[in-house]
Amino acid sequence: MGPHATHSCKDCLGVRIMSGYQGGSSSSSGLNGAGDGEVPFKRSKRYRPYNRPSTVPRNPSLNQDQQVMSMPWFGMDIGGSLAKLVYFEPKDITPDEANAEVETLKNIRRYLTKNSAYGKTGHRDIHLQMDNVEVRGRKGSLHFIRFPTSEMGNFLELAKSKGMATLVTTVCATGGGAYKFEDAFQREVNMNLMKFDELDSLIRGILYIETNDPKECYYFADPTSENQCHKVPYDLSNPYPFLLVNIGSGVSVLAVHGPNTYKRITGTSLGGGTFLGLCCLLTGCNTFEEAIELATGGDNTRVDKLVKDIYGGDYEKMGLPGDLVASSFMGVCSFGQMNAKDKRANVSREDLARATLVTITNNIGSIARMCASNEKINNVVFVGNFLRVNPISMKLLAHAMDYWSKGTLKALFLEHEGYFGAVGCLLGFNGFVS
Ligand SMILES: Nc1ncnc2c1ncn2[C@@H]1O[C@H](COP(=O)(O)OP(=O)(O)OP(=O)(O)O)[C@@H](O)[C@H]1O
Ligand SMILES: CC(C)(CO)[C@@H](O)C(=O)NCCC(=O)O
Repeated sequence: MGPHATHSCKDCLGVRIMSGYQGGSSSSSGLNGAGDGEVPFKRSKRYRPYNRPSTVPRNPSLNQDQQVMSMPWFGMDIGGSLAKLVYFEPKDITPDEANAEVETLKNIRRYLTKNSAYGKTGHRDIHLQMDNVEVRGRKGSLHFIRFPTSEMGNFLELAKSKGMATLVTTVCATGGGAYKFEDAFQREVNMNLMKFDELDSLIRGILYIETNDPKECYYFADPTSENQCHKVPYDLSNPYPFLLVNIGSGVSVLAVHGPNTYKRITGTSLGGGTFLGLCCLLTGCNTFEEAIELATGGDNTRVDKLVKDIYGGDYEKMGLPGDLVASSFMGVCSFGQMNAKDKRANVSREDLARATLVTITNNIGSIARMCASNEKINNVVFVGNFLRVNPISMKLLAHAMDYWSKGTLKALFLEHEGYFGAVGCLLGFNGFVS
């Protein structure tokens, strides 16, 4: 397979976008991608050892494998709402490599690692940066960058202006955008996308980050108590089986039994995209951050119909407390008070934002609980950018899992929330090509 060919080997589990700059270095330590501290994923049938990655640009004298497998290392997950870019910055560059590296590459590295904002809408999540990690035998730092997928045109412009088109030939990609934007990448920046499955990448990324950071996973103790609620680290080193609930634009629910063994049980179209869309419609807000801020100051019980609004108290026979939002778990009527004109007149934007957030979150919690119960799995790991800056939903999910399972189910959360697909993508390409 040439560097310009599209890779979509179904045996090669892992990548959502990883970039291989065409390397000009002849340095070849003969490092084998297998066993470099990576999660052991299934391999394709044909094995080709990959070179020690270089940080130097295109050299037409290199063979195809050398070109595809060299530095720099990006993992990119292009989702329905957000594009996530993970950049591995090697910190163990040898003097030879440093000498051979062209200015363009040095500039790109400097640009990515010295800034925290890119254009108007790109952000680097500095607090998530991981230092001194090993990726395919190299030591370095992982940087986490995101921008709205709707800004892809501007991202490609920026990449072009930084000289990417002269350096990169193959970028490994995951997420729906890897398909949708494939032609644009080729046309605008001369990049070919090496496409990998998004759910394979998600799991690979989770396992890698969890292994590298003992504080990655946590749960909420006393989730309903304003004063007592606190995060507690959770050891996920023996994770199986676990239910994985990925809350992106839409929601996927997976039962994971091993690094290569999982099934997508179900999904729901009522996810983070629904929350943001509805919230913008109902409140006139424009960003996710604004929507969460509004929800923080709101009260959903002024919008929803509670069990006590229907029963005048608890529905004792069925064990439903009066304060329960009837619609939230029983599917009765979210926004149940909003048919009344006088009630509508008295709700604030904040209340509407809160009600939207609670409705979407509880629906996801309810689906997760049913899936966990059907699959007989107790640990439920919630990920996805819907949980970004969103403690309301995390605490609600924590409480819902605990309450409705009578303490059997545990809701777990991960610090890198929405970046696992991009990380799995970066790790996925390990020198095995079809
Ligand atoms: N800055 C932001 N801009 C837009 N949405 C955000 C932002 N921060 C968090 N979100 C939330 O995260 C959701 C997207 O999450 P994520 O990036 O995990 O999914 P995605 O990959 O875009 O979607 P999918 O996997 O369904 O294609 C949005 O729908 C929104 O609810
Ligand atoms: C389509 C994907 C997988 C894209 O990431 C995601 O948005 C999703 O799982 N949506 C829910 C689709 C469903 O209703 O099952």
